[in-house]
Amino acid sequence: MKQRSYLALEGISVEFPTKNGLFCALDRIDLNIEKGQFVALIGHSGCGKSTLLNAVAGLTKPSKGVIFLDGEVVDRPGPDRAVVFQDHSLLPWLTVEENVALAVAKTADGKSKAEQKDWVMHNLELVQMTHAATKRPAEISGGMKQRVGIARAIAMNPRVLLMDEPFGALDALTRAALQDVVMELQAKLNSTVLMITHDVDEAVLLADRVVMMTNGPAARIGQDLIVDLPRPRNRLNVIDMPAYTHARSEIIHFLHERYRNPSVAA
Ligand SMILES: Nc1ncnc2c1ncn2[C@@H]1O[C@H](COP(=O)(O)OP(=O)(O)OP(=O)(O)O)[C@@H](O)[C@H]1O
Repeated sequence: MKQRSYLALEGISVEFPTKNGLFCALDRIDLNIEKGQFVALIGHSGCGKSTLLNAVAGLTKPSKGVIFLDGEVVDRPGPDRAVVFQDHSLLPWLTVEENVALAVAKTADGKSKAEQKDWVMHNLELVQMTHAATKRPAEISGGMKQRVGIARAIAMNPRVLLMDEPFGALDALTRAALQDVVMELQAKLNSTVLMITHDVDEAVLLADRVVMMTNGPAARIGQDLIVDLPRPRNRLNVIDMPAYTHARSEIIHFLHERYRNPSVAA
């Protein structure tokens, strides 16, 4: 019998009904991700990255194909797939601690109240946010909100962490700090991650594999690139490594030569 990967997308197509008939966003996508792997998904705007991530999250139902996670069919949202969105989506009336506690309560698994509180604080500590535990989202910066969003996601102990352009709205320095946080977390927790990004350097720095999508409609995987860089990675050390420049150049050629941005006139 075929051994399935930890996260396996088999022949995933997504069609949306529109007033002009069915719109095919994704066409028979096969993608296999191993446990502990960090995969970045890159492609031009509108190619179908979020549609693919939402299918794994169970938020969008594929028209064809099956998704398996740890041998189980994915057909609805669940706490085993935590999502971090670009917009942090914290509840504004709750404090930082309460926002994380809400997610922890949903996945408590018989933990006592005291154990749950310890777990919340432990996860806030992983993203260096314990100092702001009693603040509300409006009282902290965009980067801090994203840290809390990440803490909330990992506190659910998900099988896979899904990130949809998590740092897209942040300035370059805050973004770099958050990338370091994510790298440290992944080293500690050995998380399986699928992350959408538009940033070529971010993809190469963070990912074990960069999956490049063709332009839609009917997008497919155009190239699947292994990033052969040692871990732990430090942006200053990897930037001149041949594996870094090779991966970067492959992605740039893919995006700007093989599959140019369809919305930019030639
Ligand atoms: N509910 C829907 N109904 C109809 N079409 C949709 C729906 N959701 C997405 N689409 C279309 O599917 C295609 C893929 O959209 P998607 O949001 O997945 O792209 P994306 O690569 O994530 O884009 P971006 O990088 O801009 O976020 C687009 O053409 C979009 O207009």
